[in-house]
Amino acid sequence: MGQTLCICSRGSITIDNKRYYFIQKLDEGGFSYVDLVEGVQDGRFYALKRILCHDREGRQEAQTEVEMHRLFSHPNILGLAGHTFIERGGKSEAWILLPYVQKGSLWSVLEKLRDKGSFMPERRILKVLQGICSGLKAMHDRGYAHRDLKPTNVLLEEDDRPLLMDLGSMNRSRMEVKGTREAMTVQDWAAQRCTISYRAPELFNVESHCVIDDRTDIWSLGCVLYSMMFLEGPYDMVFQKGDSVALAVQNPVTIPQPCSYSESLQNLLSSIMVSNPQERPDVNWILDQIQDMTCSSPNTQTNMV
Ligand SMILES: Nc1ncnc2c1ncn2[C@@H]1O[C@H](COP(=O)(O)OP(=O)(O)OP(=O)(O)O)[C@@H](O)[C@H]1O
Repeated sequence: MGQTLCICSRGSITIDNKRYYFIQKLDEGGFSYVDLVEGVQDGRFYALKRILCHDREGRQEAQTEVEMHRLFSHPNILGLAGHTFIERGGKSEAWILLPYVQKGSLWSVLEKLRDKGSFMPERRILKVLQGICSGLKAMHDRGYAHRDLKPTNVLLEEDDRPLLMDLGSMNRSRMEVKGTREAMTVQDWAAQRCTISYRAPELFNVESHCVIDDRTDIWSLGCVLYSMMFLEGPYDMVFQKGDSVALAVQNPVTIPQPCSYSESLQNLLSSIMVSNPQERPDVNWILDQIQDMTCSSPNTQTNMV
């Protein structure tokens, strides 16, 4: 993969000897530009993510993102279709070719619901949550954490199957911090790579002797669940008003009332969004809860929004 690339005058590119036509711009992330391209041979659509690497470290990070995609072959983790690095004027660009998911991100689905004055039914929330947890479980079981889980980093297939994407912040889940300097390094890294309003409390003020693990993803998962229930992230307003998210995450999450979702879903949210990572559940426990809520309780079925 990633051996050849040329940019031809008619708006086509070649990656791994396969040609793709540029169709249109799709989106812009914090670190990248994403374009829609079409495979000339297979007629399929792909999202081409272009990351400008400012230095050797940036190139290494993009390489890690590629490797993370390759590491997993899972129905809830976005696969990789190809990649290459191009060098231009002394700078390097990583081009990551991904299968295109037309429905877009979970966030765009939530925005549409909000614009229509609608909501996400509980059954649908549980289905999407279950898929997200399955993807996370695959990562956590192999000793990795996503570190930047949020509704814009979850794509939804037509049948609502979620796909975890943007694996650029992923790293080994267990980070042992020994001393103030290491704590500052982790904290600075988190400030750059983990979106503030979905960032786990322990990453705001990293203690000088501690272990950071995959429970940072569980916190973000709670924020994603909250977003599906209330169509905005729990700390979006705090951030927008310029208040301190670092302070806000120290308090128990407030569930807006009246709330039309079941007690069990509200309880699940409260048990996930626990400030102390030692008291936060792991992904297996959450999967069990979802399983119980979807299958075993006929009441939950009938009372569901
Ligand atoms: N495969 C895809 N199919 C459809 N849309 C996509 C795809 N990949 C990316 N996008 C769109 O592009 C946006 C940005 O992608 P991505 O999150 O990977 O970039 P990023 O620079 O890492 O962003 P950020 O750091 O801000 O989260 C996504 O939120 C999504 O809307």
